[in-house]
Amino acid sequence: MIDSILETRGLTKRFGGLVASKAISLDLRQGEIHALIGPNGAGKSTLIKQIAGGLQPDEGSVHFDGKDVSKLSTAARARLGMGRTFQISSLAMEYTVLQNVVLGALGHRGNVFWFFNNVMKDAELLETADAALTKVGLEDFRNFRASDLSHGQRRQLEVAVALTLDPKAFLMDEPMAGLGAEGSQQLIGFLDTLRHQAPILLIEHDMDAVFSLADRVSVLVYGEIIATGTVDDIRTNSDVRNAYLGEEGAA
Ligand SMILES: Nc1ncnc2c1ncn2[C@@H]1O[C@H](COP(=O)(O)OP(=O)(O)OP(=O)(O)O)[C@@H](O)[C@H]1O
Repeated sequence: MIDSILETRGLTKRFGGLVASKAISLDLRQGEIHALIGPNGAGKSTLIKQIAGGLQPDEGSVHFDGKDVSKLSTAARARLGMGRTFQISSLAMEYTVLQNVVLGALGHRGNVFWFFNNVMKDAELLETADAALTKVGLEDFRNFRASDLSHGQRRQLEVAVALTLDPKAFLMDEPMAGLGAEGSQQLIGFLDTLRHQAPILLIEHDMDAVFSLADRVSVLVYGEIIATGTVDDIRTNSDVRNAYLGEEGAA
């Protein structure tokens, strides 16, 4: 039996007459990066919102770690281990790297009535935060302000914040966006190792990143998955090339 941490079954979402998700069934398996690609407006964000809990499907269900989570809130899904990253605005830019992670860990405890100064003396919280920073390779930057980090390092910091929730899987929405060539290469290397900590469902337009990272790729076109397979399967699939990749994927 295939060991899937996340599974969608027949997810369908309509906006008036537009069917943004058409009976989408996909899964995320332990240890893998499963990339979701498709042209603008194909329905990638709509799908990830339904998985994360921000949008209710009209039909279908979402299963996570063996449970039907379809009716749970975003916060409840996060507590079960669904780690969503790269909402960059969630970082407090004027705070240090360490403070950002402590705030994330505090959210995990569900206690929002702490005074910040006290929090920064809490040994258990600091230990959790330091462990997360070490895992993402930012331990030497703990006293830097978030605003002083490069774009790529901010993404690593987002992952560190997510790690304080002990995620069993990551949902990532365009992590490469806005990174230069060097930043992209660094983040590719980072995600490559992160998959062993928790598998990643990756929405990404950067085909170099997708083709170098993904164990499997699903292609979404007009709300429908037209193919799922390995990078080689997808590159050579004539339907995919006609609908999306064109000559770009043939390189
Ligand atoms: N709240 C909404 N109300 C009405 N239509 C919507 C809503 N959200 C998305 N859509 C429509 O659903 C379709 C899918 O949009 P979605 O943002 O999921 O695509 P996407 O693949 O993420 O696109 P992009 O790559 O540009 O981010 C689009 O036609 C979009 O206009």
